[in-house]
Amino acid sequence: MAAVRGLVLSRPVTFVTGNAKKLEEVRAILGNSIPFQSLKLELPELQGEPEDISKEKARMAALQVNGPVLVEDTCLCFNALKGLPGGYKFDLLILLVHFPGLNNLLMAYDDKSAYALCVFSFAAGPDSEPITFSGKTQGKIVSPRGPNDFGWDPIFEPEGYDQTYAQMPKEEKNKISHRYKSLALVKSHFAEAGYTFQIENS
Ligand SMILES: O=c1[nH]c(=O)c2ncn([C@@H]3O[C@H](COP(=O)(O)OP(=O)(O)OP(=O)(O)O)[C@@H](O)[C@H]3O)c2[nH]1
Ligand SMILES: [Mg+2]
Repeated sequence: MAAVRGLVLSRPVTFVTGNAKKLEEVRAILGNSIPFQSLKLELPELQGEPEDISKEKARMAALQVNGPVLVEDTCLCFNALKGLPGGYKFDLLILLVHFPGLNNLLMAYDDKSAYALCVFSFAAGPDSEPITFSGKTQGKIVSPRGPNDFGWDPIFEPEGYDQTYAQMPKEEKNKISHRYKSLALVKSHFAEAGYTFQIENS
């Protein structure tokens, strides 16, 4: 969808998420590049293709906020399982992190490769079609290493690194992550579209 150059957004952008760890990373990655406020909303946990989930989240969020929103949907996709669990967020991921023995499930496959996928969606308002931005980081599934405070970070080792996401310093993860790559596209889009914001003092 072509962006309207210089479009004035009726309200500041709201990043809608119920996940505090995501918010922390988004703040660190965006810095002051896109002014936004955050809102914790528990949106329904949809299943399906990541882009469709992300767009639908944006539609629901824009309706509730009644203004411009950013949302994201993130998943881990195993190549040996043809991209599953992906947007089909089985509890399998949680089990893998908390019960390391279950990693043997993947032992049946030689291919331990996987990718982390983050799909941001921006909707300018409740009547606008959301635009999606996908960022992907390749890696492999390993036995859990590192702190256990963010989802599947302990079992994902990005390509070219010998640490899992969980073991890496945050600044390092935020330079190579699926989230970083997706947000780089969001930033380019905002820069090209020339959106201007009405910034609230809070
Ligand atoms: O190890 C991780 N590293 C990450 O970088 C990452 N980003 C998200 N997740 C986890 O993936 C699941 C689905 O995520 P999700 O996109 O539906 O998010 P969510 O429901 O937690 O929040 P939101 O939908 O309100 O934004 C949730 O269990 C998230 O904790 C991550 N795990
Ligand atoms: Mg969710």
